Amino acid sequence: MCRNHAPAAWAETKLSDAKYASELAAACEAVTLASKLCQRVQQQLTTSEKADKDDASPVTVADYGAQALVAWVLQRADPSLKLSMVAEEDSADLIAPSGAAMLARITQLINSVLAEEQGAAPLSEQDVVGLIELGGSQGGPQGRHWVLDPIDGTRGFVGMRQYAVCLGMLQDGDVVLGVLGCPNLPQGAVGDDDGGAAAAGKSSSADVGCLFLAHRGAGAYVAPLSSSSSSLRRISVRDESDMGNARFMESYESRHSDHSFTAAVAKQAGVSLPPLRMDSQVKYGLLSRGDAGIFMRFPPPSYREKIWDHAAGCVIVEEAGGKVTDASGARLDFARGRWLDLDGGIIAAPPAVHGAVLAAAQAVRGSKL
Ligand SMILES: Nc1ncnc2c1ncn2[C@@H]1O[C@H](COP(=O)(O)O)[C@@H](O)[C@H]1OP(=O)(O)O
Ligand SMILES: [Mg+2]
Ligand SMILES: [Mg+2]
Ligand SMILES: [Mg+2]
Repeated sequence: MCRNHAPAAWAETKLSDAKYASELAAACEAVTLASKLCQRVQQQLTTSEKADKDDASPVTVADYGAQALVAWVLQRADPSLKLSMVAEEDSADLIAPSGAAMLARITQLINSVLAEEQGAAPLSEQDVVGLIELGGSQGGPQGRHWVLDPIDGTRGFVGMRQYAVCLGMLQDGDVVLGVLGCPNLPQGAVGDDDGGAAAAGKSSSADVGCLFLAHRGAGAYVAPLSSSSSSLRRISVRDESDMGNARFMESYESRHSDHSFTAAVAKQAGVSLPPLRMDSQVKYGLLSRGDAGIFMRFPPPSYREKIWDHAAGCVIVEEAGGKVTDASGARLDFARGRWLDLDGGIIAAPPAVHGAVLAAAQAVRGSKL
């Protein structure tokens, strides 16, 4: 990749000379473009679709469209390399005869975004299928693999709350880059616990929409999603060792993470403030920005985590000075393929707080065995 495309805002940071600067610039462009597609789809959701009944098609269009656009930008940034991408969506439903109308709809949407934002020539349906299929990599400990969740927090997307476009880069087993596009997240600190619905309702206003980015060894940053090339702020976790002032975050959906378990852990750790419940990896962004001090996730035992649900958020939190582990205290290992096999759940917090929360989680777990 050529190295002369660092955005102007990076000049004062370690990013412009960083090892993967051009890859990070491409990742930011990819996430920004995909976020624009998602915003367009979300703004067109009808009232019945927002009510999140049975029709999953609007969000499905956005999932596929975002995945294809990210692959398009990354492939174009370095056409000499065959892209290896571990991504959530696959083309099976689209290439089936029953997927023809959906594929046409997605291709039309992608082409309208490409024409408007990039002045690019239209893609064919076959091009779109090919781009989506680039996401079928198995990842692993060697070489470079991009890791993508085109929309994380689909329930939040449909419910007009929070969601994120999440892109990481795995180099020889380590996540070295992470970018989160959070179109509905206010640029100022978030403190309420309405799951982001109030913020999402203001999504057309200028102070909503954030891009979080991190480069291993060069820090974590946030920028307005709409002007990330001209504005950037370094961020760090809030090292709040007084548990009385600490706030923890968890899934909005109790099906995704056990709210009663986290309440017991919080109590055990001396955390008394109510939780901030939000969808998606937006929570990792909020932790990195210091809006809240602790993130806990305890899915049902049968649930198997995937690497795209945590890769980008994890490196952003670590570069902001935080610690991310499973419930046994082990660092998350993204090098084992598409799955993220871990023990029990995830705890992320500044180092001083992390130990106390981990000990509390282990105590609560022990008392329930
Ligand atoms: N049954 C489930 N249990 C736990 N997590 C789930 C479940 N179903 C989907 N998810 C995933 O949990 C993540 C959302 O976490 P949160 O609850 O913090 O918003 C998403 O990756 C979502 O997938 P998806 O990417 O398809 O939205
Ligand atoms: Mg996800
Ligand atoms: Mg997803
Ligand atoms: Mg999904």
